[in-house]
Amino acid sequence: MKTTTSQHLLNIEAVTLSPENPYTWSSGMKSPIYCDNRLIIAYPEIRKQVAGELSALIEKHYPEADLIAGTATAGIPHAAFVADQMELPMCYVRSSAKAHGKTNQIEGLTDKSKKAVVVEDLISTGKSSIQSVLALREAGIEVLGVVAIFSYGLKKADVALGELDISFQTVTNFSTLIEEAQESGKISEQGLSLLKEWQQDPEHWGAASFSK
Ligand SMILES: O=P(O)(O)OC[C@H]1O[C@H](OP(=O)(O)OP(=O)(O)O)[C@H](O)[C@@H]1O
Ligand SMILES: O=C(O)c1cc(=O)[nH]c(=O)[nH]1
Repeated sequence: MKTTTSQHLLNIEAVTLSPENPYTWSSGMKSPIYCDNRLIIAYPEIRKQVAGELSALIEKHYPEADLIAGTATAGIPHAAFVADQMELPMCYVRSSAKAHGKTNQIEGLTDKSKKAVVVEDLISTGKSSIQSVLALREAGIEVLGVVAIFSYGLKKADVALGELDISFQTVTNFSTLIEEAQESGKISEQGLSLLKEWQQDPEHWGAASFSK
């Protein structure tokens, strides 16, 4: 049976828990869990599988795509693997324009008539994906949607992306990860109950635990 992307993330310890010393996400949220998709690039077979799954999502949901746009920085290598597999042009989007050189925010863009799909490694609040989509739209590029390896399934992301009419698809997500962790025993019972508690109200989880 094929090892799923969530199983790979657990096996390579891309998913880690640190309830006592929570992670700070890029949004500033405090979280007991971190999913480090950057580790995938160290495993040629896994990165190929993940790129294949991202490519399949693009072919299924955004068949007209003719440009792959990676988000800086963690989305860039995965965008490159996808663009390579699909034999499509690629660009990448910085979180802000460069302060020197050509002062570009988007690198590698040669043709503004393209229809892009943004490749993101992970969606928490959706902020990074949104920034990339807006930068591309601002540059006159039509964006068909976003594909990401993993999403936490936070309501905040659904709302923020929905408000801007941004379609997105992910290879795997928090619920699948938890199911597979439960089956494989890769996360302890204690860890699983912590994550289920966290999932009830992720935005206030940190505040609640710090006020104890
Ligand atoms: O949905 P969001 O709330 O925006 O969070 C997800 C983003 O956060 C991480 O990037 P990070 O800012 O850590 O930078 P990096 O990609 O340069 O590692 C991750 O790679 C996503 O891009
Ligand atoms: O929101 C983030 O910054 C974030 C969360 C996570 O689990 N992994 C990651 O790379 N970034």
